[in-house]
Amino acid sequence: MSPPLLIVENLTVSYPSAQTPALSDLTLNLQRGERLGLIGESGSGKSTLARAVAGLLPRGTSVAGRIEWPALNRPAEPGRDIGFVFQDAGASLDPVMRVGAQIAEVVRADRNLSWHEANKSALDLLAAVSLPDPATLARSYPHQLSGGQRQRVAIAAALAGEPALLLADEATSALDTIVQAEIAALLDRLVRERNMALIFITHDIALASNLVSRIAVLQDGRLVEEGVTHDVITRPSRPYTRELLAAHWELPAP
Ligand SMILES: Nc1ncnc2c1ncn2[C@@H]1O[C@H](COP(=O)(O)OP(=O)(O)OP(=O)(O)O)[C@@H](O)[C@H]1O
Repeated sequence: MSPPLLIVENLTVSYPSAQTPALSDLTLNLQRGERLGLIGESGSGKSTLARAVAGLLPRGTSVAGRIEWPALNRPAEPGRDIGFVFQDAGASLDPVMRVGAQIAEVVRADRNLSWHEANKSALDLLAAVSLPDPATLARSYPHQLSGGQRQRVAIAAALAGEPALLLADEATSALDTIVQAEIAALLDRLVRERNMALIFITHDIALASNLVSRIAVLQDGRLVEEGVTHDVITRPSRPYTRELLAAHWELPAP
């Protein structure tokens, strides 16, 4: 069996001046191409885990434990090995730069290409995220796009470095239900086509259940349950998971 993409072992993270750790003794691994959902109530440590994996914890945060990338044989480079998509795509785009140029700039930085090649790659990426007429869209500014279109642009930028892992932190939460489903379907297609691993952080268990093969449940910074999506959803072993599921009455049968 090939080595895991990511190993997180006994990870404990404490923010400066916080009374209790945001993550405690958390162990988890991820295979290449695997899709993992991270669920848990607000403040349970989901984003902290994503930030720790991406090396984006604020200065002064104390970190104990191991984060390793056996399949890469070296530490992961954020941006290149890990792509990020956050809730507020608008905030991650430069308002005064045309979207094509923004993506081309990320491509150039991550893949060391000429401007000509990077511009061509940017158009390919805009097409890959199913944006119609990429050439026209590339000349638009972020404010000229809808929220769903901006999120597609953010996903295109996240793909620019051809990452092995896509980290989506509440990537669909700010969108209306139909657009959420479209973006989830897009992520599903992209991770399969590009054999990327996915960590999908969400409050929407129903949405996650259609997208991920494994679910990890966080409570107060601890991993309290982990398993195959179908098993966690149909036979949760912990009362906390049952409560989370019960709160999602609209959950379709997986
Ligand atoms: N920069 C920070 N400094 C101090 N404490 C923080 C910081 N960021 C998060 N925390 C605290 O760490 C804990 C975990 O927060 P985190 O954002 O990881 O949870 P979450 O599950 O992602 O929550 P949400 O679903 O609301 O985004 C919370 O108690 C939070 O208040």
